[in-house]
Amino acid sequence: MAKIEIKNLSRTYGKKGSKTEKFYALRDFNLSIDQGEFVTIVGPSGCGKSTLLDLLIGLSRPETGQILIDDKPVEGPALDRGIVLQGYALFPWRTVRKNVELGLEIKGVPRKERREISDHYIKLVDLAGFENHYPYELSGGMQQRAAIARILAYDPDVLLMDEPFAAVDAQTREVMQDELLSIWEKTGKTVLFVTHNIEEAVGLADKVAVLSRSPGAVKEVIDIDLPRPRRIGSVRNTPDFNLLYHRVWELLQDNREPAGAAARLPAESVADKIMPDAVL
Ligand SMILES: Nc1ncnc2c1ncn2[C@@H]1O[C@H](COP(=O)(O)OP(=O)(O)OP(=O)(O)O)[C@@H](O)[C@H]1O
Repeated sequence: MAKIEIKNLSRTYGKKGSKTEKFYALRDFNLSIDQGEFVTIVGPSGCGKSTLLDLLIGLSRPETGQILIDDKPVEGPALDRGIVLQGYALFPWRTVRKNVELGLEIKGVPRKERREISDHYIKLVDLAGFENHYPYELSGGMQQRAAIARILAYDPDVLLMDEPFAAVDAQTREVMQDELLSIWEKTGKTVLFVTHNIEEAVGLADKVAVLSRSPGAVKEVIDIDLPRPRRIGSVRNTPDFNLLYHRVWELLQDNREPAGAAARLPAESVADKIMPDAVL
């Protein structure tokens, strides 16, 4: 049984300037993710990645189709899913420790236990010694690590990540990617990670789902059989990595109609298209 099963998912929005017309942001979207799998999603701008995450969190409902987690339909937000966004989303008036303990406070976990859990995750993301610092006292990378510790502390089964490292510089980004891989190896969470960066998508994942241009659907799922445990720096520039990178790049470049489209037209229209002025 898959951990996350996304089946024939479609989501529409009202068309700009029209009260009645709708357009599909996602259409017939299918994806299956196993327990403990790390899946990255790449796709052109506007292809529906944020719409998909909204549906996965349970903030909106699909037009058709469904999302199953552990075989149960997603019907709203729940603590089995944690989301890490690009902007860190830390509360500025709370220290690192108080930020990390937030979900535990909401859950009603007693103070002593909260302290033990926050200590564990603060150490895991390498922020020991910064427990009493406020977010403004930390670098962008450190804030993002605190945000990851906060999500891990309330122990969701599934981590949803929306371009979490897009706002940090290239060097910090690589450190964060490796730290995320190391945390994932230790915790065995199921991860769905959205990115615009092909290197990141290939370097982190077990599978890359490449989406088509709007309306978003899965164009191809590419298995990433690079060795584990993995660090981005040690796989980047290997021939296998380059092949996979190129495959994803090619799929993203290919924004034309799929090759089969002409074949689905009736025979006479194909002839019209190929030889509109031909005298037979
Ligand atoms: N609330 C909304 N109302 C109307 N249209 C919307 C709404 N949210 C998103 N859209 C449209 O749906 C499509 C998909 O948007 P979405 O933000 O999910 O794409 P995305 O892949 O996350 O984009 P990007 O890569 O630029 O972040 C876009 O055409 C967008 O303009």
